[in-house]
Amino acid sequence: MASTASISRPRFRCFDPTNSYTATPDHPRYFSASPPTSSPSTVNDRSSGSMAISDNSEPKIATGPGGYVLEDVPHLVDYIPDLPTYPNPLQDNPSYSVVKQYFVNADDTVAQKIVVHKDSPRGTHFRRSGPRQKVYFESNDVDACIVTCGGLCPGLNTVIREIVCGLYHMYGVKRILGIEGGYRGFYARNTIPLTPKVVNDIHKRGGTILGTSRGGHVTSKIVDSIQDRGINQVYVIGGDGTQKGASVIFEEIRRRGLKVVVAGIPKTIDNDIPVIDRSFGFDTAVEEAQRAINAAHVEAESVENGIGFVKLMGRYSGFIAMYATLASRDVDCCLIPESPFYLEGPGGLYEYIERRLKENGHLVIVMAEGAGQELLPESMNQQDASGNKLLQDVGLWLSQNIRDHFLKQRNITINLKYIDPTYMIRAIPSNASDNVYCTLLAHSAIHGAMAGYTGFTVGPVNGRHAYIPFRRVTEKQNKVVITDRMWARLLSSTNQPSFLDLKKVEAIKKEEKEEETKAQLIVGENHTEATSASIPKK
Ligand SMILES: Nc1ncnc2c1ncn2[C@@H]1O[C@H](COP(=O)(O)OP(=O)(O)O)[C@@H](O)[C@H]1O
Ligand SMILES: O=P(O)(O)OC[C@H]1O[C@](O)(COP(=O)(O)O)[C@@H](O)[C@@H]1O
Ligand SMILES: [Mg+2]
Repeated sequence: MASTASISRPRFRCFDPTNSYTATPDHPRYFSASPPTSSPSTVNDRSSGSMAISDNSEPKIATGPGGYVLEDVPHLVDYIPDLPTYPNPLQDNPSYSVVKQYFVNADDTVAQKIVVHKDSPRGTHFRRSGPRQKVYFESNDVDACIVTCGGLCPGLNTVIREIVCGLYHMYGVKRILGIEGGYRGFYARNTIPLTPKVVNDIHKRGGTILGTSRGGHVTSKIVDSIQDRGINQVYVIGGDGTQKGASVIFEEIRRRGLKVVVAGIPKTIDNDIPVIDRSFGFDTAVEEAQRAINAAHVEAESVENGIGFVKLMGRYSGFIAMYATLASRDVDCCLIPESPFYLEGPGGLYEYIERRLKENGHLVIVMAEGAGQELLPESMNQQDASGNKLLQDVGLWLSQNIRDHFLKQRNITINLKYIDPTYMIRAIPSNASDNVYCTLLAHSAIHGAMAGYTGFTVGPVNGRHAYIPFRRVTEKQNKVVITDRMWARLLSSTNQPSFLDLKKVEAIKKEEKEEETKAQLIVGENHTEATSASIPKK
């Protein structure tokens, strides 16, 4: 591994477009830049007077000394040069002006990996989120809109509330529209004017006051609607599918050269969005799942050979099941999509159930909805309107198979209670911790949008909020790593078999290693070597 000293010093500059004022009193709401040329994506260099035009979806990656990599997010000035800027109104806001250093330091970036070795490269970083000294929108010139897409998740209303109140109270933005019913609402539904009064109490309700949907993403119609309505800030709240949709909208906006920012707020109860620490609503879901697990445990221990079986959400990722299991301590077996299992024979699920019933008289099983899909006799091969694979109810199937196995093959009468609380968990309001988290997400998105950043998702990375390019949150899913310590903790807490032989574990580890190397190579290929020794400014 190369030490810092042995690395030849890369020259480094990543233009900070939010660093100096160029305010002009009157400017058109829309700047129509000429359609992007085919010049390669470059780093802005204001000192030399040249203005970069970034033409395409090339990642904005810059490198610095010691293996430092910044995966930056797009900015309006990447494709609309010479935009005027304004002092951030927050500097006169009584609530915020007393803060010692309210505006984030121009050099701040957030490290993706915080466990490092003394010789390891500094690795990937993202721009730290937060208010900038100058902004690219005048308050009375902002027309914002908010849309919620995909499945429900606790906290959606809180994020909506906090965007509206944040824009209103921090930046004096008064025109905010709610888009009804997800992406298709841009062209097929009415809009709802949102004010702090309208949203005042909504965080106490589950769901989304705007409504949501799957499918219905017609990019050109959405961007036409944005243009026709004079919207210049688009706040998109949704999961991986939604962020992919937001990315396409951003690209079309950039292609048309519009002064419109697109900010994503990641939503998914499954916690399957990569890079960020966790998604909002996840904490609430884990907490609510405790009630179902508790009920399953009470039912199971009250009868002879009682089995409490709880199905939880988690289409591709078993985070809710894993954390709910770890938190509860009443669970004997947790089944997730990432960890294949089998039913019959030595080391199989049936054998384990029988052993636990003999030892303890009862047991509790928690299963993520995406687990064991491969065991089902035939797959549905159907998709929802967004293209997500529709799952069969594996919980129902497995509980029936467990009953049949013990009755018919083992001649043991079991008493199994199947509990499916999935939609009940998803539909509740967010808990206190998620509420605070939602506020931070909303504020980060607002600060980024006002500062002219676009094409980004917000979220905490190792505890510090950052602006993350869409690409990074849509390229893969966050999954439970079954060779990590957390899954080992779970196995040790439930005492369940791992269902894996050593060969399989080695194969999984190899796959993970290859993926990591591939990711490093991609960063290597795309990086822009910059041109001075300064750290990027905000
Ligand atoms: N690859 C994609 N490109 C454009 N839009 C997409 C894409 N994938 C999903 N969408 C849109 O995003 C919205 C939400 O996606 P969905 O997968 O249902 O939920 P989530 O965002 O929670 O993952 C839908 O309107 C869907 O049409
Ligand atoms: O809302 P639907 O269409 O019934 O879909 C249910 C799915 O939505 C989820 O709750 C969340 O998925 P998204 O985050 O992709 O919306 C999954 O856990 C679940 O499989
Ligand atoms: Mg999704």
